[in-house]
Amino acid sequence: MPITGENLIGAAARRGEGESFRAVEAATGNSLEPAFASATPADVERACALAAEAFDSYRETSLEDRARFLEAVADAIVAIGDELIVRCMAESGLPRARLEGERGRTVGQLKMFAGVVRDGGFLEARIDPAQPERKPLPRPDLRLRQIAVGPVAVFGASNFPLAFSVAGGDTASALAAGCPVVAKAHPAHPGTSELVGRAVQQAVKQCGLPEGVFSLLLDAGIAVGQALVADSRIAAVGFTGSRRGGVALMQAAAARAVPVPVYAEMSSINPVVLLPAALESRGRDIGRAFVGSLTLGSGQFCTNPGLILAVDGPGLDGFVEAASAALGDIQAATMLTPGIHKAYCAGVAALEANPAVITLARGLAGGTHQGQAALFSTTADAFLADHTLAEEVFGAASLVVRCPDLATIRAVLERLEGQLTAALHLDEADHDAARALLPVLERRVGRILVNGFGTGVEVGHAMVHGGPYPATSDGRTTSVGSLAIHRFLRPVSYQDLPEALLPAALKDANPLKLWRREDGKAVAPGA
Ligand SMILES: NC(=O)C1=CN([C@@H]2O[C@H](COP(=O)(O)OP(=O)(O)OC[C@H]3O[C@@H](n4cnc5c(N)ncnc54)[C@H](O)[C@@H]3O)[C@@H](O)[C@H]2O)C=CC1
Ligand SMILES: O=C(O)CCC(=O)C(=O)O
Repeated sequence: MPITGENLIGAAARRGEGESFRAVEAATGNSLEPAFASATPADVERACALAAEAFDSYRETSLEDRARFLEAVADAIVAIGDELIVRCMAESGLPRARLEGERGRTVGQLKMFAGVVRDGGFLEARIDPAQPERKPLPRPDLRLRQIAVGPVAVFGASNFPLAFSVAGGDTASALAAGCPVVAKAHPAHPGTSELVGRAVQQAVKQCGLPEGVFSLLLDAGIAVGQALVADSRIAAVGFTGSRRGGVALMQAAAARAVPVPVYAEMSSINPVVLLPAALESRGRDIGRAFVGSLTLGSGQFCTNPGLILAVDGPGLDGFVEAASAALGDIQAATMLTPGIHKAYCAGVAALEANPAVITLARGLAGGTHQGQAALFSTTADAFLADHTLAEEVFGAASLVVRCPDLATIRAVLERLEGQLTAALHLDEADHDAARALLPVLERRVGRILVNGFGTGVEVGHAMVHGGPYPATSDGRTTSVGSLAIHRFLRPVSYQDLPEALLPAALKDANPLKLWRREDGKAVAPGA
């Protein structure tokens, strides 16, 4: 499939008339062919108009048709073949095995949402039958279902160019909910974005859906994203990226005449608590495993373990020694973009220059665009006194905070901003200590895990990949897993509608064979 550098607007491919830009080969900094042309305000207008036009018919597609569409998108992505992986490797600097795995995750995610759609449980059908004889007042017939919110703008992430990008989790969950998607390509991987965008476009056509179900817009800068979020037809926004970018989009959406929700996944340092018995029995093993998680993908994961908390003592010394030794052997790895590499170097330099911070270890030095892993330590007093030490350094850098006791670990956790994940390393003898920390962690994070690290998010039904601000803009939800569909749904009640006018999900005969809540009780189809 040739990459043309065009915007995909509904069924059309149009060369934008905005600023021209090229993808950059992450490993060398060289420009790649072809030139991409930024969309214009007229392109944004056209994509949003088509999405709005498609909305009513797309959201009422049958569950089976919508599920098949999601599967067709998955198949079309696979059908691109190796060209997708090769282009993505060049644009992102990520290795083949990682990207092949990420493609599998992307396709699996689309198929999981196909299953969610077929199941129909997301419609949350509820029926409170009329009680005409009720005294003192009769009860009306009330029925509820969830409907799609409207066209969704999706901003692809630089660090997951497939699974969190054009046809990633935000797009899959929005399409599953019944929302058309206008995607804004990340400028770091426009070629990858176009290839995937064309696969979605092809699936829309193949399934006979209205063309406005999907569009893809390009931009060298931020104007297209700003215009998209400001457009009155966009009903919600999905974003993964920097705190600055996410907050800017939240502000743009809030400033609209009709504000809309922005589901932004932003910064997180993902505290890891090493409890005393575990440290004593296997501190060195944990240290080595930690370095594996820290340096995965050059540390460019929002779930990266950026903060280690433990009580000072020989157990922690063992962890630090083993982690430092393992880190010292880590090869520097190409980072996603020169900008992200520069930001990483600046974050590491700031920690190195901080008089309260000790540099424990550095990975092997690398080339111009490669991130050199780093491990630092500080005291709990210093950490609590300097809020900059709790800021995300995006890349393979982490800070060990030596605490005098468990109460101080708790105090540090209490002071942290919202996080995506927290990990506890514990043995059975640590259960009481862990139990005391759980309420704090529940308030601070979206996912609590034991004897592991948060990198590598499982895509499933019980996953929460979210967390209180600033991990995300709205900690009540998730961007990974089937629950993500609820970001793009809204409940509607139907009072006293004649059977003929009721949506299929709520008709007496239950033609969709849904589990429904009738008078508050779960009722199986056919019961
Ligand atoms: N926590 C996380 O999951 C991630 C964090 N990052 C952080 O973000 C930094 C920059 O990485 P990027 O991926 O380029 O993130 P970014 O936030 O700068 O850009 C993400 C997307 O949002 C758009 N955007 C950014 N600011 C905008 C604005 N004011 N108005 C409209 N659109 C806007 C960009 O064009 C891009 O499409 C990294 O160095 C890292 O610190 C990046 C990726 C993931
Ligand atoms: O760890 C993962 O698998 C996903 C991480 C993530 O969501 C991100 O880095 O943006």
